[in-house]
Amino acid sequence: MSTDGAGAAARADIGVVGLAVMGRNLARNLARHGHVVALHNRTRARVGELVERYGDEGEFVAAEDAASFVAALKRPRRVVVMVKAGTGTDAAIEELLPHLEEGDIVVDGGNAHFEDTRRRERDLRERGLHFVGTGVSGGEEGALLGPSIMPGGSRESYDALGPILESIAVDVDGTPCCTYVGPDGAGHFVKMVHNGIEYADMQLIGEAYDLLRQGLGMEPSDLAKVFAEWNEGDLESFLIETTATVLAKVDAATGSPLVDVVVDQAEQKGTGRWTVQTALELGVPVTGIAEAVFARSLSGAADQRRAVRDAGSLPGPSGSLSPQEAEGFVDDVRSALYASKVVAYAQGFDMIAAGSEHYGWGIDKGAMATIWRGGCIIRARFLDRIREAYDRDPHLASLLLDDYFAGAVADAQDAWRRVVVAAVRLGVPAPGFSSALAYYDALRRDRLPAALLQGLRDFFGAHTYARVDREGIYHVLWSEDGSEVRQDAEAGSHNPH
Ligand SMILES: NC(=O)C1=CN([C@@H]2O[C@H](COP(=O)(O)OP(=O)(O)OC[C@H]3O[C@@H](n4cnc5c(N)ncnc54)[C@H](OP(=O)(O)O)[C@@H]3O)[C@@H](O)[C@H]2O)C=CC1
Ligand SMILES: O=C(CO)[C@H](O)[C@H](O)COP(=O)(O)O
Repeated sequence: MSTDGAGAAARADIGVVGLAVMGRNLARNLARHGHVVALHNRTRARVGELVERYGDEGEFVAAEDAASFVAALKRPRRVVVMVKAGTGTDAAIEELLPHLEEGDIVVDGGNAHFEDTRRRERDLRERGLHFVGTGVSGGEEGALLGPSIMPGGSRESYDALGPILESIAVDVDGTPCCTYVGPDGAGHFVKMVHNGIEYADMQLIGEAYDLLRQGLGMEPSDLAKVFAEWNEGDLESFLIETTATVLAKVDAATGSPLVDVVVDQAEQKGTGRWTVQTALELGVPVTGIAEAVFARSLSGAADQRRAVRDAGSLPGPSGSLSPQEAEGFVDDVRSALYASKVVAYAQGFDMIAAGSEHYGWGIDKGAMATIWRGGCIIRARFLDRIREAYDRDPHLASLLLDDYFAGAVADAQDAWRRVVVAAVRLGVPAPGFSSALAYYDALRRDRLPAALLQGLRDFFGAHTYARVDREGIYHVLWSEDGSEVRQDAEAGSHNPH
């Protein structure tokens, strides 16, 4: 059912601005859950189309313009903006502002950069409005049937908004995949890291596929069966299930596997890159996400790749798997995928911890694992394990230290090493598998070659170093007599060495 917004009483529970795939389906999801939904879109035809096609799914108020849209909403007004992130979001908010009043709540469900969200939250707070930067994951289908929702902003706004959002989020074991994340940019930060993990996960899946295809000569239809089988075990997840579906797909026009007719250049809208840029600022090694972003960039460097292929001057190895290696290779690759995935998630959760600490957000990592169990692209059986790990110890220094994950990686490590060696011998690029293993090995080492780097830095730039055996900051007089001098505030109380 629908009514025209012009002159209508303020009876809508919530409004949605932006009715492309995501906004339209969120609006329908809200209406299907009994909320009266006001509708607005820059191009008005989208409002009419929605009401015409889906008007019988619930109660919609089709607004003529921003003024009648806002007037149709109950106080405090709750408006979900679901438009093209960036300038689209700013334009949509600007249009609404003259009509909103103190206490009203603007929700941005787009993939905004969390620094933009911090700015918008500050600006709207100064006007007496609440701004809720909200991660929404699950794509078109999730928006309709139940996404994972990651709202930031003030606690007060969550009290007014949370019940509605929780009603449309997917439910896993009686718990909605929606919870308050933290102030200002916290929700969009967590969504950004979610997308970064999504990149890492997909890269690892791509490497597993490539290794099995190149190493064993398996066809996509056989590989689809392998992924479907893996989806019955610890790797069970939306992305593994989807991999089986995509690999099984045959192109109607050519009769070839679809994966063989798709151009091998991965695109990216920006959230993975933002994750890596932010990780660099925070000093968190998210190597799996970084490798995934760079692997997409390399795939997209079409001219360069063509030039190298045409030149034919970069030789590869001639090795192949021995019959003995080939025999256990599928299982080895599964183990390597699982261990590398543990590392990628551990790094992602480290990044959430670092962002939370830096911005003072107080994000509950176990709660994030809980709301990622359903609805979102990285939903997986595995996330139950992560939630359990943080239940056991909310301050876990690394997921890799949890007994379950430590055991899982220890069980996988021999296979993991065999797969990385095989990738090198076969000449199959596996930056995700090998960087995850390098991270694991670096993390467990007593001493790292960073000590040598410090020595080099001190030599060429007098950058100083700390010692393992006593307090203080030191420098060697390399170009003088080679003696060591203490350089910190306490230097006066000690003799130079
Ligand atoms: N697609 C997906 O799977 C996912 C998308 N998201 C995020 O959700 C948001 C919506 O995504 P999606 O539905 O794909 O749509 P798009 O990102 O393609 O955005 C289209 C919508 O934005 C509106 N819009 C664009 N520019 C402006 C402007 N200057 N002023 C007002 N409105 C504007 C369009 O209005 P008009 O009709 O007039 O052109 C239309 O409603 C994005 O921020 C996206 O990043 C989040 C999770 C998953
Ligand atoms: O937000 C999402 C899911 O939660 C989208 O899947 C994501 O935007 C896809 O990103 P990209 O186009 O960069 O692969």
